[in-house]
Amino acid sequence: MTSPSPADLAAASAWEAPLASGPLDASVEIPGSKSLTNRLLVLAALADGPGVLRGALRSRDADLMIGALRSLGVRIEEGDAPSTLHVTPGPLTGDVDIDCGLAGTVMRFLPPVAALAAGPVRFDGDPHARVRPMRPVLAALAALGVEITRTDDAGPDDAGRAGPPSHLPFTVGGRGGLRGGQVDVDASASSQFVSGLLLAAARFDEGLSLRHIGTTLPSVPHIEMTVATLREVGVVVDDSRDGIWVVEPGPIAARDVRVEPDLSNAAPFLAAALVAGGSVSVPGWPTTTTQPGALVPGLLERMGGTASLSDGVLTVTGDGTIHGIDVDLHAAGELAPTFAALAALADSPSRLRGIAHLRGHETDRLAALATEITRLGGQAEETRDGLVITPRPLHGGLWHTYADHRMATSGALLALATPDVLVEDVETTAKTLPDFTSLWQAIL
Ligand SMILES: O=C(O)C1=C[C@@H](OP(=O)(O)O)[C@@H](O)[C@H](O)C1
Ligand SMILES: C=C(OP(=O)(O)O)C(=O)O
Repeated sequence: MTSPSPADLAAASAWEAPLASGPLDASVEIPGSKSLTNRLLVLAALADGPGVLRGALRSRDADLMIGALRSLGVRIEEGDAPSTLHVTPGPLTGDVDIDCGLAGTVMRFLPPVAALAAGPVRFDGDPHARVRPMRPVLAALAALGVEITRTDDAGPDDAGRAGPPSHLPFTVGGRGGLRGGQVDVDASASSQFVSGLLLAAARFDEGLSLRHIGTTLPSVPHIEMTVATLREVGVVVDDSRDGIWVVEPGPIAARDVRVEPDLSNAAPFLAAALVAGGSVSVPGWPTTTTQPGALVPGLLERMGGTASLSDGVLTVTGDGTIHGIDVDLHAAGELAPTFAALAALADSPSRLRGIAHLRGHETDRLAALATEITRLGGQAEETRDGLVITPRPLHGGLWHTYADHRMATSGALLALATPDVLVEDVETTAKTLPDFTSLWQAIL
């Protein structure tokens, strides 16, 4: 008997993604925003007293943040529900290990916090995390006087190069405080380099004046989210000059806050209304938000759906037609996998632009989307900064996910209109949405 090949094994354990049997009429409650939960956890951990998060996300990324902050000496306890978190700050302890998993928010937001800890803080993560860009935030900390050391041999990007490492793993030499001051950061590969430094900056003796020196800046709404959450806890931030943020030193106020639903996680559910026809509603949709997912209703309308917001419920309706789109997603790159899947099912070609930085996300998302759409019979080509997708009839097959939660949800979206699609490692959705498959099944 021959033993099964790795491909056979992957297919055998893959999820048989459901085909839509007719128009939808569904409402889905989306758990808390990953980006807000992890920012609010960091700010609560650095605050001047105990605080509470309500409606917080509980997923792998959020739990990695909780675990990391606990190991740094912060008390975090569940209240009446797992999504209610009581956070009691304490002196930040050193000589600890932090597992970042594959969470960009953990690996980029916590090194500046670690600089405030009383001793070394060792960072590592998943194999896929070890190729995600880190150097700009570490170089900024080094320029501010923090000792950053590599904890393994130099990777290919660092061979023969002086200075801080480009990737995990590394150690931040916490000294119990940081003077702060002025620093230049090239954030063209990720807005999280800016957000991470700003989140801890009020706790630096002199605050921080941060200047972005790259040619492009992705995910600006996420930086605006950082500035907004800082202001909500009483931190003074001047963002009046393009590409420059000045954070005054001062206390971070403890708060009792409610976290908005994750609008980027809502995207594939709302998009399902265009694929299957019918309506999908998401309650708790904020009237104003800094989440880039706020763009989802307008983009779905451009592709042929209708969207309405009434009493905090966002409803998207489709009739099964999907038009191609030419869109710059520089500000909202995390939406690209959902829109790439929709584009593969559209009635005309699409172009997704401004998303070169997706090559440094959970996986190289441009390569992954082009490869997997092509594998199912579609046509998708990488450009310098995005994808060109030309719809073709799709067929079933194994959709690979590359440890990327949004690849998994995009596979599910394509499968609604394509029989026999198997999504490999659908459990990877636990990064931000552990109940994905049951929530998905429930809208059908
Ligand atoms: O700050 C944040 O919470 C995020 C910023 C963005 O990162 P990039 O700027 O690296 O795209 C986004 O894609 C990510 O999902 C979450
Ligand atoms: C890019 C993403 O995640 P991360 O926070 O790990 O960067 C994402 O969720 O699409």
